[in-house]
Amino acid sequence: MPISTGLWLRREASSNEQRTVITPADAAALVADGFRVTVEESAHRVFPIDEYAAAGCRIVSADTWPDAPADEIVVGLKEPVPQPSALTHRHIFFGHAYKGQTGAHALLQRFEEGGGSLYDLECLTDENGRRLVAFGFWAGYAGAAVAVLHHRGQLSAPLTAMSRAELDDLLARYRDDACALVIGALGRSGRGAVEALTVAGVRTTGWDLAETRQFDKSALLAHDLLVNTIFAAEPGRPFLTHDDLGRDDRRLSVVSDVTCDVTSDCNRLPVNDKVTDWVMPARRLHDEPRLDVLAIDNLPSLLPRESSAAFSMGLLPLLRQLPDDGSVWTRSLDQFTAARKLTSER
Ligand SMILES: NC(=O)c1ccc[n+]([C@@H]2O[C@H](COP(=O)([O-])OP(=O)(O)OC[C@H]3O[C@@H](n4cnc5c(N)ncnc54)[C@H](O)[C@@H]3O)[C@@H](O)[C@H]2O)c1
Repeated sequence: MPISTGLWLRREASSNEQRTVITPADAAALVADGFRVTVEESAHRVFPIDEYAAAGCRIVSADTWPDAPADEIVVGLKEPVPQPSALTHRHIFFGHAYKGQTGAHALLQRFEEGGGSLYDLECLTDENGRRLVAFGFWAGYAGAAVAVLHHRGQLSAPLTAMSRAELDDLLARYRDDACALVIGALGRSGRGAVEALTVAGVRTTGWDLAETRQFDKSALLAHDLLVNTIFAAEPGRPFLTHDDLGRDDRRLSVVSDVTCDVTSDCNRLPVNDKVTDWVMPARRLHDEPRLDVLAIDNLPSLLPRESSAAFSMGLLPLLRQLPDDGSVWTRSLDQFTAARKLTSER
């Protein structure tokens, strides 16, 4: 039994972030397994602190993780608050620091300064490199839902976080004869998108690699809604081009780009190069015929309870393998070590 492993679930730095990566139910399972689980108070986490206390977790004040015992593993969703700058512990969170992203160097410097290490959640993969835990399903669900609501003129901005029941209620309130195309339909986000469209009563076609290999642009343009949920590792043929915007045979009027590769070479929707947000979820790309795009890059936050529960459920069996057993956590740590080496050589 891993009695010596301590997990310290910290408060998220952003007050807009209600999600967490360990739910009270999964914390209880870890406690039952013999883990020490410490949880920081948080004014905005979707799960009340009392539920963690009832699960057998030790409750501490927000942002006290810098004082945690040196062998605690500090767990969060995104980068910790900026102070203290030096990160001394082993941390688990999404660092977004290995592909030259904005802020990547600064984050790696924090580890360099403190001698700590990062088990990046994005790098928890099986031996074939397949990601083991991700927020995709609820990203697709929310991305398709906002597209439907926008198409029906029922989307209120600014968007607010809600429960699935509340969102489903909005989706079920109104029916029309719209049809939708989901590209990437076999993936996590794609499956979520198809499910939301089903709840909304929207006729849906699903395309994945087989269908886009024999790409039929006219078929794509004959749908009212397009939900892009592909994972693109390399550039490829665009699904929509600027020439398509002015076509008067285009039925397509709303695009929800869940993939959101808007500034990357891999962007298959080069008609759009900007994300949208909760304040202005949709952006007009063309007037006659109308085409609006939604490209929200934090979709799972719209459904914080469901997305946290799904993520935590996926993470639980991996946390149970801690302390590092030489597989999934080691693979993640190897990527950190390689990235840090590059930083220190610069
Ligand atoms: N906007 C957000 O808030 C948000 C949140 C989570 C994930 N995402 C993004 O959503 C994307 C999908 O994530 P996922 O977890 O669903 O990935 P995934 O790997 O589970 O699924 C991707 C699917 O796309 C398909 N695909 C890849 N290239 C294709 C092509 N050219 N044509 C047709 N299908 C293709 C794959 O076969 C697969 O079925 C990622 O880019 C991810 O970063 C966005």
